[in-house]
Amino acid sequence: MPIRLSLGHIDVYDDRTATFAHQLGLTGVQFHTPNLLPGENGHWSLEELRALRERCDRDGLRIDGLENVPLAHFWKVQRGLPGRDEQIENYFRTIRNMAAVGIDMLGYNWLPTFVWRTDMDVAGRGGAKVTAFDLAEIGAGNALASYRLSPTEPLAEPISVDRMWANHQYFLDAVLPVAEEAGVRLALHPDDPPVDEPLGGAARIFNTPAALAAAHKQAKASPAWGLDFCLGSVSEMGGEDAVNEVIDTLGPVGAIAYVHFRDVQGTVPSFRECFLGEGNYNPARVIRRLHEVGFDGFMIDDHVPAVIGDPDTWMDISSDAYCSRGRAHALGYLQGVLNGLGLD
Ligand SMILES: O=C(O)[C@@H](O)[C@@H](O)[C@H](O)[C@H](O)CO
Repeated sequence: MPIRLSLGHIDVYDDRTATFAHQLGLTGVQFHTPNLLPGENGHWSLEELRALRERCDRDGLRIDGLENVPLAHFWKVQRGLPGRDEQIENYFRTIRNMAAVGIDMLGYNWLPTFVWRTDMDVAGRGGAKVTAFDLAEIGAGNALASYRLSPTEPLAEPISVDRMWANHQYFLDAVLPVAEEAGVRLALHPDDPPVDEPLGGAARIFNTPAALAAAHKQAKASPAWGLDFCLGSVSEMGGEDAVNEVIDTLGPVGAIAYVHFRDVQGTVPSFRECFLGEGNYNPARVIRRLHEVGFDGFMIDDHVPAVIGDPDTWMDISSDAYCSRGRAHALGYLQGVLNGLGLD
């Protein structure tokens, strides 16, 4: 199957979202801790997953994947706290229930204090609204602190680099056998931002291409593990060179599960999000390189700039804000590049 585009990072799915996908010529969707999966019992139930699958079937849309179980399902696992084994048992249930309804991709992140930005309202090209991060400004806290996936409780104690690695190994050793048996693939999202400094007390470990390769080693090359290849987060590490290093390292071994296609201008410690084509890497060169290493999965839009008339960037999770001009631009840009490369 050739590289395909999917409408991604969907928080709120409704008729508007489904219509937006069809009007953009997309046949697949990817969800991001979606409204239709509340997961009230510590895992995603068979009933709610089946209802989501049946809703998308009715809408004529394929579910390419889910990303990020609710934080309430996962925070003890990330932090290595007592009670993580119960959460891991619930994660088994989520995996098995996903498999039962034919959903085979589950993205996850290893960010106990989630994604950080220092400004959610920066003027990008032509005054478009974008977000930014500057390490020098973290003293004011996370500008994303009120975002629904950001933790409300501060860490009880700092989490060191060694403990973050050990917690990840513990998680993989427990869940990969279950994921392999179920035929579900877990996909790690790189740290965003990929800084060396702890943010909110938690060390950041998946912050270089070498660290992502080390995660693959921790997974013992399991077919049930892959990289949620966020090009934006890797671009934040080191621009196109970092992107190419990840492609050349994990692509040939089939460890790139899917792609978040966004970009930034600048690299840590200071960057801002931007439109595709004006960032650190050349999207056409990156897609060609992904194809050349055999990547044949799906790619999603991710965060996008808010252009004139768009309600907001990714802080507003309504379908009205999600189905934006900025998102249509990103997807149309990628459709054009895929067509030009003869990959559509
Ligand atoms: O690049 C990013 O930070 C995004 O894709 C996140 O919004 C998303 O929640 C990721 O899964 C990180 O958790």
